[in-house]
Amino acid sequence: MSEQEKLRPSDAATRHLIRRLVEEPDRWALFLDIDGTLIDLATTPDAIQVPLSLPGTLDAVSARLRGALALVTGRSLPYADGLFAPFRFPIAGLHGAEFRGADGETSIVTQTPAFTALKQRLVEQTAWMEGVLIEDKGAAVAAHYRLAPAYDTALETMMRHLADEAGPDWVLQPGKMVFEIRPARADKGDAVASYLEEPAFAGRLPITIGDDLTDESMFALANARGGQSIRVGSLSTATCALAKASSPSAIRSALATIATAHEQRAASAS
Ligand SMILES: O=P(O)(O)OC[C@H]1O[C@H](O[C@H]2O[C@H](CO)[C@@H](O)[C@H](O)[C@H]2O)[C@H](O)[C@@H](O)[C@@H]1O
Ligand SMILES: [Mg+2]
Repeated sequence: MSEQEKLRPSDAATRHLIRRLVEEPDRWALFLDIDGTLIDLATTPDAIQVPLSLPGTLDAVSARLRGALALVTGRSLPYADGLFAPFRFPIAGLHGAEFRGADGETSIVTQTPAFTALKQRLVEQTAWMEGVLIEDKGAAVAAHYRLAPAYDTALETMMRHLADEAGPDWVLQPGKMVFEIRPARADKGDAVASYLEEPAFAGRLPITIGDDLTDESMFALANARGGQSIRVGSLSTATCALAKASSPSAIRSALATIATAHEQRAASAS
């Protein structure tokens, strides 16, 4: 089945979004989460599959919005870049703590020796938890239990203690089958607010699309600025997002439609 066919009746908000973006490309700025929004979830962090056409589609949508598109992710910035090579989109990584603007200027968080030691302790303390996977992201660390759901509570307690120990510069970030310790200096809402001050994004209304707890801060920001927010996934999940979408494939389908509309308009104008 092609991506174009995957919009369901519950994707009415997404259809509406396509129309708005096609008809008013100078009015909106688009902020996209990666895992669970652009890309289907997988059993482990490195098992994700980026559909071949996705990087080019994002580039075409970005061109349509005159560069007002950014990726806002829990992944590290270099990892996220690798997923969409050869393109280099504006990206906020580590849930908003790392930031590369539209002009390419980048701010990265350096890990302290104490945080490096804490990550090593986490690896040691979880060694007995078969199936628990530790993802080292530099100035953040994720403990995944998708392959070991029985360790949910034990892992949360351990991560809570370690986050307290890390001090006020780090916070615990729960997510889908994961507990993370991330830099406290900015969340995804702060990252979207920073983008909206950049020339490529300024004066536009934000549309934020995500699938998880970490995305709630950017939904709230978009709502407060008169924009739009869409949470991908189950219709019953509590969220402050104004609308829901059924799946990452529905989002990819919407983006492909916007990209194609752009190409069709460009062809008919020439
Ligand atoms: O903000 P995002 O771009 O959605 O990133 C959030 C986290 O995504 C990744 O973990 C999640 O996806 C994995 C791959 O599908 C899945 O195995 C895991 O259970 C999910 O929690 C990533 O590994 C994290 O670093 C991101 O923070
Ligand atoms: Mg996500």
